[in-house]
Amino acid sequence: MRLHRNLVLAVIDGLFNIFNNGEYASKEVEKLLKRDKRWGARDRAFIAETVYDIVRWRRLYAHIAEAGNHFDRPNLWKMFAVWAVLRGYQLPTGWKQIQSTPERRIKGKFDEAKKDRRIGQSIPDWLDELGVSELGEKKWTEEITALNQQAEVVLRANTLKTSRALLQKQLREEGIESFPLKKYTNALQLKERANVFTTEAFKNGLFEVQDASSQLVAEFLQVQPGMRVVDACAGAGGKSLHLAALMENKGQIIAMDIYANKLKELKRRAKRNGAHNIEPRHIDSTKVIKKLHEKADRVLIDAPCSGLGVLKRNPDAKWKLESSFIDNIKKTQQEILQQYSKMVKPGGKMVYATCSILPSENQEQVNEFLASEFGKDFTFVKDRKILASKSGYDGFYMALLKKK
Ligand SMILES: C[S@@+](CC[C@H](N)C(=O)[O-])C[C@H]1O[C@@H](n2cnc3c(N)ncnc32)[C@H](O)[C@@H]1O
Repeated sequence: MRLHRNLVLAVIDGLFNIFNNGEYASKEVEKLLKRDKRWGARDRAFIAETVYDIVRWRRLYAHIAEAGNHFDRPNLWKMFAVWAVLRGYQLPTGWKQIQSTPERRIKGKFDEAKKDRRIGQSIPDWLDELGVSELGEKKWTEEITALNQQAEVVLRANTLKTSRALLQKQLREEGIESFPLKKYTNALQLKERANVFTTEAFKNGLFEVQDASSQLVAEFLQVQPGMRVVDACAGAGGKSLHLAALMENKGQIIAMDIYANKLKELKRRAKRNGAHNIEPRHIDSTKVIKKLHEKADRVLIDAPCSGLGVLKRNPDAKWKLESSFIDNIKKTQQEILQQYSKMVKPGGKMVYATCSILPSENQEQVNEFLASEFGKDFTFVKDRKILASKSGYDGFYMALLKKK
């Protein structure tokens, strides 16, 4: 395998911005891929996967490269060289930035580093302590190991326009092989990573990219066509679109968020999906919620969270998250539960969900809510704690509550 200099330069630039300028890996990769129109699919895949890999294993590679916590260009080149050696690439002899790479010592240092979970699994000390205190040593080790694997690409067939079997056939005609996931009604997993966004099937709204665990949330809410459903933290609408499909476009989905720009994106996606019953509503004051008190058959709270269940796809969160952010987001989660639950009609149902694996963001929030003044009107029906290590997909939590 040969390394191409201009691709590696792009990787180094991307890493520099992610580690030093607070850029998100996803945004940075998107930007890098626009740099040279002549790059083909393989070049693009190299850039995207290498950037994500080095972000994911930052602490481990920095340790082996003796780069400390300092991500200037010389150190990023050293970390890149570690990545390349561990991946079995032949290091080019003429590249001065990596000329002094101690190739033979890298493998030994790698084996040694694997013995310390914080370095071997590449996580900050505080996050490791948190994981152990919340899940226990064994579960946390299994979980962080799973969360450090690259995410599979999973699609949700949009049943407003197609079926899973038809979608699989159409994708095959476009050169993309996939297979259905048995335990997930509408999920197709790609056999090999591919850019599905350029397919006709995508442009025609036949599917959305959505992790398998995430596809369980809308189903958990037990919606029926004709209901009034509030998706209270709708963001760009991943779950709203699924709800629209489950409701066969009948009834009303009020999709809310405190960020108007996310709802704009939701509108665009709804159009592509042929979802006509979604009404975006910007939460710009508490009145928006008050107006809907006791008006909804179903309320979905897909709460803002630490995102620790989705590290597979957002590995940079390991370096951007702070424990104070997690403390604050937990307060927001409880406030949202307290306030937004008031929108549920007597006899109606509510789902509280997160893409976190921490009990303190999940079942403990639900228990606190149920014990509170507003929560005593609700009964606990069931919950699901999805671990990445058990499911093979994202870590998620969902609880179904019923209003008396
Ligand atoms: C986990 S994300 C939602 C993802 C989305 N439901 C989907 O399936 O694509 C949580 C969302 O909650 C929003 N949010 C944060 N604080 C909120 C609040 N107080 N009220 C409503 N939404 C809020 C965030 O902007 C974010 O879009």
